[in-house]
Amino acid sequence: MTQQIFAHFPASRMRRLRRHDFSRRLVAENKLTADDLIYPVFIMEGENEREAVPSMPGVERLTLDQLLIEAGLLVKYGVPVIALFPVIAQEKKSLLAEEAYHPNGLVQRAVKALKAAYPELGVLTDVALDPYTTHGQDGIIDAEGYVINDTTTDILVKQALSHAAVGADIVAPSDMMDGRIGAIRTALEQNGFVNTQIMAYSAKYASSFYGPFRDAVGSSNNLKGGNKKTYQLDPANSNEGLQEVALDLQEGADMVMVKPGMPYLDLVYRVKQHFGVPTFAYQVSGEYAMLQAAIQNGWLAEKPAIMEALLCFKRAGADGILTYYAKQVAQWLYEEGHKN
Ligand SMILES: NCC(=O)CCC(=O)O
Ligand SMILES: [Mg+2]
Repeated sequence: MTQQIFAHFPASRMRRLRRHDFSRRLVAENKLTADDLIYPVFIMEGENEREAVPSMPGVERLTLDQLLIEAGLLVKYGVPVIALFPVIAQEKKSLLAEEAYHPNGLVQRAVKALKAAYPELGVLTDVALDPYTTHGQDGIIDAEGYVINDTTTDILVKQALSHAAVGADIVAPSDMMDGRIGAIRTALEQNGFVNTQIMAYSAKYASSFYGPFRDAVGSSNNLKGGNKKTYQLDPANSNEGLQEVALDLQEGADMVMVKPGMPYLDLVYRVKQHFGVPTFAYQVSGEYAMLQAAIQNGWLAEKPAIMEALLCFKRAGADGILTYYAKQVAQWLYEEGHKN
């Protein structure tokens, strides 16, 4: 369609390529696909049960039989990786977190069951002690409650080995102890797990956006209002995040992560620009809760808001996103792909 001709016209009409769907698609710089997604799942003991997590509407804790049903859907929709987060019974928690490396613990059994049923689905395990300690901190504490770095690392090594032994594809240390990536990598190599991948929670911030996650795994009561500021990063800092990434890469991480996600996209961008390595971001429970609250109130449109939030991680430089929306988004993409 022609329009009226004016004497003055812009030298560049940026809107020209936005005019049609075909050209918008043609020039799109980033695209979100199921391949970009990692699905975090909360697992618990029991049989044939699902428990809603009130502060994360739409998220449930699953017994292992239900976990396998979810895993089947992830495979169908093309999600490459599932991440496991256990709910540990109070009586199994301890000061030394021994349950973390029980060869037949909840996580270890879940990994075995998943790898037996769906060998093609990547399984990521969280390496940290917070589900296993009576105080909800990620490590072993001294009399003052300070998390002791090297003592904690020794236990993290045992935990990571116990995950590798049952077939975990990716171990993901989320504890923020110094030197733990090197210690875990050395132990994996020395025990023959040369191809176990490490995704390091490298720039993990002491964030208030983890609240709903702590409700989900039941560690918030244990934590009793405590915080993790002596080991997780200060939200004020960005260069320090780069230094953490540099160390984890030197120590043997294959992939690095920034966490939380949306308020920290500057870090995602800087990490990707600076190191050019596989870079991930975690859209954490508080981000999920915010979006869900607005969606449930009718204040945000569900699908467009979720898709945009996740696409923007890609624009910032993330190769992939850990998100509680992974299954839903992959299902939407799958259905779009099968429409015609
Ligand atoms: N280590 C895993 C987490 O702490 C997840 C946090 C969240 O989703 O809030
Ligand atoms: Mg570090």
